[in-house]
Amino acid sequence: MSLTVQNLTRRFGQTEVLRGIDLEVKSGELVALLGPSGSGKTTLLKIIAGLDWPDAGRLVVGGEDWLDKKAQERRTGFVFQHYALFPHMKVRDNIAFGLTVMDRAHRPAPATIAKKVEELLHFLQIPHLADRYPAELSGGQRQRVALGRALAIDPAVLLLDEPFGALDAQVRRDLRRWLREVHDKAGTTTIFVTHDQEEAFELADRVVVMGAGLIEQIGSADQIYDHPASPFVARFLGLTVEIPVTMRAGRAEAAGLDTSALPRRAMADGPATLFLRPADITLLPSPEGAFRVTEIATTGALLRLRMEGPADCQAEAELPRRAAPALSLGQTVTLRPEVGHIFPGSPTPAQPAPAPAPVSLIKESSR
Ligand SMILES: Nc1ncnc2c1ncn2[C@@H]1O[C@H](COP(=O)(O)OP(=O)(O)OP(=O)(O)O)[C@@H](O)[C@H]1O
Repeated sequence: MSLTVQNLTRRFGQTEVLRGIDLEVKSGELVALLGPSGSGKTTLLKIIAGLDWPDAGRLVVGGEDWLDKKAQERRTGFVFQHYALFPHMKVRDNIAFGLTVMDRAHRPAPATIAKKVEELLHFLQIPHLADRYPAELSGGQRQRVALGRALAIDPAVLLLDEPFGALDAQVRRDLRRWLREVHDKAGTTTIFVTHDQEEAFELADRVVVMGAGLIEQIGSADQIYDHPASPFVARFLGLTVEIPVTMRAGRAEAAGLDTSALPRRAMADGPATLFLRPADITLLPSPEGAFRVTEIATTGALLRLRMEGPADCQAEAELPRRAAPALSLGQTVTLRPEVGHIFPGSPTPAQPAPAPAPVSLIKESSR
C-alpha cells in the first residue's frame, strides 16, 4: 500500500526530533531511511507503527488516515535490531503468533495458519529451522524468523529498524541480498532504517537521507552519491575534505589546487567550499605546492595521507599504494580533485578529519 507522510512534527520536551517530514512511499517500494544517530529515523518508524504519536502532521496509508487508528488496527510488520522471539516457542509457533492472537472475527482456522506458516518457511528458505527454539538459532537465522513473523499477518507496511545491526559484516551482506529477493517476491511496501550507507544504497529503491529531524535528500543511490544536495549529505557520504575556494566564472580557485578536471559550475562568483572524497584526489608533487604532507599511513592496499594547506586547511587523500607516487613527509604537493562538489559559502569551523586507521603510521613529529 502507498504511504504518505505530510508535515509531521514530534517534540520531546524542548527538542524537536521531527521538524516537518514530508514523504511519499509508493506501493511495493523499498525505501531506506539513512541518517546518523539521533536524526529521528526510529521516531518516524514508531509513529508509522502507532507506537508513538506526532504533535502535528498527517499519515495516510492506502487512502486511510492512520492517525485515527490504534497500533493493533494498522497491520504493520515490525522487525527491530534485537527482536525478542518468544524463547519458549518453536520457530513455526513464533511465525504463527500474529495470526493466532487475531480477534475471533479475523483469525484464520488452525489448519489455514499451519499452511500459511509452512509456505512462509519455504518462502524464507528456512524450513529446516521450523522445529527449533530461538536459542538454537544464529543471529542471522533469528532475524529471518523475525521477518517471517512480521510477514505472516500480510502487513500493509513492513517496518525494519536496523534489523541486521547486531550481525557481523558477511552475514549482513547475505541477509541484505536475501531481503531484497524476499521483498521483490512479496511486494510489501517496506521502510528500512539504517545508518549504514552501503546497506541503504544496495537495498533500497530510494534512499531518504535524514539529518536532525529533517529530510535532507531523497533519491536513488546514484543520484545521492553523485549529486549530494547539501553539505550535510556530502559529509555524511564521506566527502570529508573541505577546502575553501573562490568561484570565478564557474571555476573553483584556491592556492595549491589544480581544478582543471572539474567541470565549470553555474555558480555566482564568491566564496564557496569544495567537498572531496579522499579517494578522488590526485597528488602532484611540486616544490611550489601549497599543501605539505604531514602524515603517511598504510593499510596494505592503500596509502592514506594527511596534508596541511594554506590557512590551516586540512586535507586527506587515499591512493592505491602500488600506484602512488613516491611521497615523503614534509613534501609539498598540489591537489588535483578528479570529482568534487561545491556549495556556496565558507566551510564550517575547522573540524579535524578523523585520523586514518593505519597498519603502520609515520608521523612528522616522530621522525
Ligand atoms: N521517548 C523519548 N523521550 C525523549 N527523547 C527521545 C525519546 N525518543 C527519542 N528521543 C530523542 O529523539 C532523538 C531522535 O531519536 P531517534 O531514536 O528517532 O533517532 P535515530 O535516528 O533512530 O537514532 P539511532 O540511529 O541512534 O537509533 C534523539 O535525540 C533521542 O534522544
